[in-house]
Amino acid sequence: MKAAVVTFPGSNCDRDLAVALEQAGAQVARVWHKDSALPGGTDLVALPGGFSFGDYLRCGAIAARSPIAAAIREHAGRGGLVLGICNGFQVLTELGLLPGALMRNAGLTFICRDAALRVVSRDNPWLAAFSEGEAISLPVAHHDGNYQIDDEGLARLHGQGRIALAYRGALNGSVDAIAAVLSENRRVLGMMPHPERAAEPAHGGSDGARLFRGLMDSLASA
Ligand SMILES: NC(=O)CC[C@H](N)C(=O)O
Repeated sequence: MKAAVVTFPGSNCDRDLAVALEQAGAQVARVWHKDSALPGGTDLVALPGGFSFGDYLRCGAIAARSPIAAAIREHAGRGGLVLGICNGFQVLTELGLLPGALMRNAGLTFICRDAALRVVSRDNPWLAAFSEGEAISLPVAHHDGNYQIDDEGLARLHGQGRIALAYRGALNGSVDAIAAVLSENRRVLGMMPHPERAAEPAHGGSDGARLFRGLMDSLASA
């Protein structure tokens, strides 16, 4: 499995994401936001967390106008896999690859802690290793993680089984406690929690490693 981790000025989780993907068995290439093409044969585009362009305008808004954006859209348009974590999720909404928006946390503070989560949908390549309704834990670290979408969009997400993860209990004000959403074809996943920060024993949690390994397994059996 060939993964391309895209780095923007201000990304700070790109190395951790590359390492977690490699540990799960992926072959990882690093892509700079000014590149105009993805490496040939890329299966997965991974957008890391961080503070791209200093979070100016809106988190992810400037990154979504990078030269690499067209190649990411094309990859998604061909049914390619795209994963956006935290700032990467924000970039995906700004690219229009996922609906809704990440607003300032309801409490107006930066939240940095382990978050209790529930696997809402496992009918996708990302969470097939988990059981439906399973309680898991992953770290969060964000000030703009408050997921909002209009009523019609929310009904569509529910109806199409596109809510991947929800917080167990209120965390940041997200509507219906949504923590991660899928595209209609389930090939694009945006998630606020950080699986790459729960990817080896020293991290104090292994649910992130399960996500990356499960992704590799579902691709191998596809
Ligand atoms: N860890 C992150 O990716 C943070 C995302 C974004 N800068 C925020 O604080 O909301």
